[in-house]
Amino acid sequence: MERLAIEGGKPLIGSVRVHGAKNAALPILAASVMAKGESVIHDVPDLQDIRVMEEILRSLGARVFRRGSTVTVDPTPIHSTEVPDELMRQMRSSIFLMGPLLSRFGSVRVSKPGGCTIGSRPIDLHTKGLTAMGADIRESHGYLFCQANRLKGTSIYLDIPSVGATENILMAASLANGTTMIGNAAREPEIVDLATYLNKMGAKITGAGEDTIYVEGVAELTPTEHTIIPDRIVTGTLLVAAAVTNGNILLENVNPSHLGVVLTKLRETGVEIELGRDIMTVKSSNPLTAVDRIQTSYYPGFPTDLQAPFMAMLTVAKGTSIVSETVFEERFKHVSELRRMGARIKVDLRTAFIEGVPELTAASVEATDLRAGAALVIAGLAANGTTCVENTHHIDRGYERIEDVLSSLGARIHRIQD
Ligand SMILES: CC(=O)N[C@H]1[C@@H](OP(=O)(O)OP(=O)(O)OC[C@H]2O[C@@H](n3ccc(=O)[nH]c3=O)[C@H](O)[C@@H]2O)O[C@H](CO)[C@@H](O)[C@@H]1O
Ligand SMILES: C=C(OP(=O)(O)O)C(=O)O
Repeated sequence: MERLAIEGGKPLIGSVRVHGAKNAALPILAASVMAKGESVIHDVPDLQDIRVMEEILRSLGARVFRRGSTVTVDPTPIHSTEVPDELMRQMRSSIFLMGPLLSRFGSVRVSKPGGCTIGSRPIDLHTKGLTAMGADIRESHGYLFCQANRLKGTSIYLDIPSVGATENILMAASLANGTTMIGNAAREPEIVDLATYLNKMGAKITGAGEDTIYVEGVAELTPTEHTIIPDRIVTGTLLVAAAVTNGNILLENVNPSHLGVVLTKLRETGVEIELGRDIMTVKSSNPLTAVDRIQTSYYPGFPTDLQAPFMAMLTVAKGTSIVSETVFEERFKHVSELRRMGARIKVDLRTAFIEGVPELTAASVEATDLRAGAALVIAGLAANGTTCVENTHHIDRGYERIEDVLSSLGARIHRIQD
């Protein structure tokens, strides 16, 4: 087991480059199986989830190499379309293999994906979409067996604009016979990045980033080269970390247009933010002010993945902030841990009322999921004393060497291995 020890109270100062987006790299790596030959993908973060995806691809027979942040995938030798159960269980994104393998090879066996325990997270929209395209999907002994001669384009309306379902259908539809229309599609920047990658491979996708996407199926895709977009959630986490420590940092490799509402809410706390084309600075020199209301939603709404980090910051903002979580049913697990550090938070169903305190006090706390872990690191940076965040493996799923990044900005943080 590993934990992070954080001595709070040091302002973050300096500059740092934000790594590529986990949530774009994962579906893109899965999509690479759809074209024979070498695909070269740049700025792939070295994260636990990415290592699991690489392992899945190797287990199927693909050749996968990493040099620095560039990953090369050659799926030509793939000999299996059965994703090993122990790898399926390690992360939610293992489900991204379903659409690509089914459309390219005509069959796939997956099991229920694992991942952060932040809600029930069914996959009914993924399976409904593929079934509508002609897939035969049967469940037996915990496995989903999917088969299709060639998927057929059709009109699919998603009850919820699910990111993962949109991506799975997008990938599957790229090699289907005919045109697929995805209505009420997710509009996240990671969807656009996946569509850009697929189009570079020869897919015919229009409308990605809007709520209706059209995919004209093609017979074959060809390998390509692509650079992953910057991670907007890591960007937001670092902005909040700088704000809560009265810091002054410059972030490189960012896309300000992906962070609209996040920047608006951050400015409401009183911090100064300046934006360039692919850089931004954040400076905070006064006590933070509470925000009226944050309500998580689908993009371009406030991202649920930044709800916990923002809440950590608001625990020391003057006044009472209100934060509602509408996307996942169980995404307040950080609240009890923040309370151990002196935070005053009341929860009523899916809304939290955060009454700012002048100071947090260090404690031993447990990361229950990825972003809850990030929130506790942020609280630790602000707290008086040395905070220990247990279960670091959750944080490593989404933040590349978080202790090195924060140390380079002046934080006193180190990893302890038992
Ligand atoms: C790898 C990746 O990109 N992960 C992101 C993705 O997760 P993920 O793709 O799993 O999230 P979804 O957008 O699918 O989930 C949104 C909501 O839809 C529900 N749902 C989803 C699918 C389905 O078949 N049935 C169903 O009911 C979920 O339980 C949830 O309540 O989007 C989430 C919402 O922005 C982010 O928090 C995750 O970081
Ligand atoms: C919930 C997240 O990821 P995943 O969907 O991979 O569990 C996340 O990135 O915050």
